[in-house]
Amino acid sequence: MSTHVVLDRDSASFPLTLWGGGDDFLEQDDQEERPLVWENEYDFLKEEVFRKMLVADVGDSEAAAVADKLRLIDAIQRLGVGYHYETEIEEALEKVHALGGDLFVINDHSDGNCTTTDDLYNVSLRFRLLRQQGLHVSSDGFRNLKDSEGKFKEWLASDGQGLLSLYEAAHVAVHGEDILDEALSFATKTLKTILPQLGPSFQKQVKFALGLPSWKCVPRSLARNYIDFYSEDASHDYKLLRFAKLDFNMLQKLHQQELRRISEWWKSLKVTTNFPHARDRLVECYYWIYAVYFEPKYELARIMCTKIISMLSLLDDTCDNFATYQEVKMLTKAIESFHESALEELPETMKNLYRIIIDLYDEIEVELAKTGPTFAVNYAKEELKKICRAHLAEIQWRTVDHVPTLEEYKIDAYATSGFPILCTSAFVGMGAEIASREAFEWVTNEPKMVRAASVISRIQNDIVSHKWERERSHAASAIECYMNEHGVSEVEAVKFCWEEISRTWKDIAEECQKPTPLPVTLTERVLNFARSISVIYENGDGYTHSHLLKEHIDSLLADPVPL
Ligand SMILES: CC(C)=CCC/C(C)=C/COP(=O)(O)OP(=O)(O)O
Repeated sequence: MSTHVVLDRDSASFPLTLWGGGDDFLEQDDQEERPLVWENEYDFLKEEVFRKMLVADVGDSEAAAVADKLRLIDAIQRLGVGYHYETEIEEALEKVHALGGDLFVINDHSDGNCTTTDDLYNVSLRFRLLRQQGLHVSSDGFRNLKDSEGKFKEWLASDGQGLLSLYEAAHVAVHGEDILDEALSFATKTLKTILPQLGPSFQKQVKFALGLPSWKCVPRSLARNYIDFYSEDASHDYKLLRFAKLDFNMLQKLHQQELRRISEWWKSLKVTTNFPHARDRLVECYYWIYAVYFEPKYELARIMCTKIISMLSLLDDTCDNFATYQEVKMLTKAIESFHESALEELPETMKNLYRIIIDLYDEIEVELAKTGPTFAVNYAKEELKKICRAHLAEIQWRTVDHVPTLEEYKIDAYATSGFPILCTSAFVGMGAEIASREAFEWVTNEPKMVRAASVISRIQNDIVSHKWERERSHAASAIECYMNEHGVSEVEAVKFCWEEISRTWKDIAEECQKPTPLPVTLTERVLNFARSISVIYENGDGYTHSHLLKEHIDSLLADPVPL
């Protein structure tokens, strides 16, 4: 049986879905009860053990106690259970912040008196946890890592755990922190050099971090991997590990149920018959949105947003690979009206898509009306109009073979990346109490953070897919723009584009510093969209060539963590 769909029009031949449109999840038994024994153990660990440990006072000058608390918070966050203790973690980190940085300094071990290697680890951990929390913290202390000649001190290479902690911290840099840029390249290079000498478990952890640093990784992906690393660490806290595993598996059941509900909707669209030119990627779309919010309280938001992203994927493939300019123009006109009557005037090829769009936004409006105001849906519709206009403009460039400069391209990328509509859509189901009108005004008016996430998305997508897309008629990519503008080779352009991505991540880190433009619950969605790109496009275009993501998605959504 062929694994690709082949079409008549000038279109791509996309690999078929690996999931039977979510059928794999439909087949699973959703009647299974949560075993009572789990529930009792789980509640005990959650309330009696970890909440108490988090709120326990650390005293005001005990460096060891503070370091222990930071390690506990780090483990809780990385294991994916931090969402239970947001307030406690925030308060604990504020207390550590108030103590100032004096408790932690990087001692100079160059005299060979290296009795402890914890300093680098703790200083870097403190820096990262406070910075990730949006609390202001200076990176100046890292200058002590250099000798009088400006070189990183030699003893650092013998401290693998410290180097990994430094590497993770340096990823949360903001603009102007040269010391962190240098520390990052030093730590990356040194970790790669010492990799063969590391024990097997730590080696796996370092390899993972070199591909996906914690700050840039999807929270659930980080949690699933960290559960394995943590269990192999001889000094792990057995109860915390047990709690994290139970929590992961309980959430996984909830996620599977959601996916089954959305799969019913997807099946009703008859994608393979009605959109043979499009990618059939429901499970990958669900993963994308689960990367943005996994917490149980966002169930409705996840369902709505998954439906929107799946529809956008059909729209993208219809505009990029199938429809003529005239057809896209007619569809855009119909969407500008957002009225059922516009259906009649559309060509057959566009009718199915328009029907899905109208029904979907109606469904969302009805759903929102059950619990509150429905203004959010109007913002989401406006963003859909904008992306349709952007698709139309993109087809025009394609026909004239226009190659803009990279800066011009970055401006256009804002609309074509799909991130403005996705970030707006992510707010829709969160409820008016969290996502107010003010929040929608922010997200729909090109804020710096959404702009940065869009640039990261556009450029990383281009780096991994430009060759494949060039084989068919596709608009110029960031790589071609840079090559054309500077007369450089593809290798140089790709290198520059990766550097551009690192620089843009600093915009995101800056926007995450307090006071944030909106409550963190909302800005975190934008951050997570940027993180989703690091995973989906890590080793290629994992969305289009979804076999690249299959194992990863299986480990999160299909296979429970062995207890
Ligand atoms: C971010 C969004 C909207 C996700 C929905 C799915 C999608 C369109 C992915 C990017 O596809 P692509 O690689 O074909 O993108 P492009 O056509 O922009 O190159």
